[in-house]
Amino acid sequence: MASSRSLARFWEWGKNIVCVGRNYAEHAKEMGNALPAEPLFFLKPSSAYLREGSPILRPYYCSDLHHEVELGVVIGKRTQAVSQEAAMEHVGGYALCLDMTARDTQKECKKKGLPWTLAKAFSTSCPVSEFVPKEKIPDPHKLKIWLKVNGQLRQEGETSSMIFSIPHLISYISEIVTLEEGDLILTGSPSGVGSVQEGDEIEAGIGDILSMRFKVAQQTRRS
Ligand SMILES: CC(=O)CC(=O)C(=O)O
Ligand SMILES: [Mg+2]
Repeated sequence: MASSRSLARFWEWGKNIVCVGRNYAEHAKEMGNALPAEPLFFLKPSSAYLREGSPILRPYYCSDLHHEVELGVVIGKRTQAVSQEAAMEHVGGYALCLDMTARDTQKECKKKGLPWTLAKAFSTSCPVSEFVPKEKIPDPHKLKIWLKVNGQLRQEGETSSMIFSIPHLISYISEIVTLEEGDLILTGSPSGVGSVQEGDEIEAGIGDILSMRFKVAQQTRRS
């Protein structure tokens, strides 16, 4: 049944955030990771969403907070074990996303064989742009995504460089996790990820289609 809610405010729906990792060869290389044979993915809670006007909070336990700019795919209808051929029919639109990462924590998690929840799923770890309906982006594999910190370009990637295409990701993920209308898939970060400090300003965009800005602040602990 069609929903009466508008996909244009998908971040208010409380649905799944599925993040793909190591989907750009240059980024896998800069992190010292082998190229994946199959898509790698993990989840963020919907409370990780952040909209412009509120700051990204560096978690109290993190001393190396990294930016990762990623193209987001917003699912338009329930998707279970869809073929690659039919996958794009399930896309409702796109958004620009940041997969904010507590890199030092992630390194510790990797060393100890622990899940990445502390590194990837903290509150404010998923800043998102406005929703872009799919009709406005005829080919999502022909986009430039970019990110600046305090006006300096840090990341610039072409979505054509993804290892696994968007239909491949949707098909693969939907055979494991049923995707629902309003779910968001972050398609992985290009190279150039790096640290941000309290007071920094991140600006990121999809070509000249859209841009967004976020300030970085420090999480304060309850006393
Ligand atoms: C190394 C990572 O943190 C994986 C990831 O999120 C990516 O975008 O790649
Ligand atoms: Mg990422």
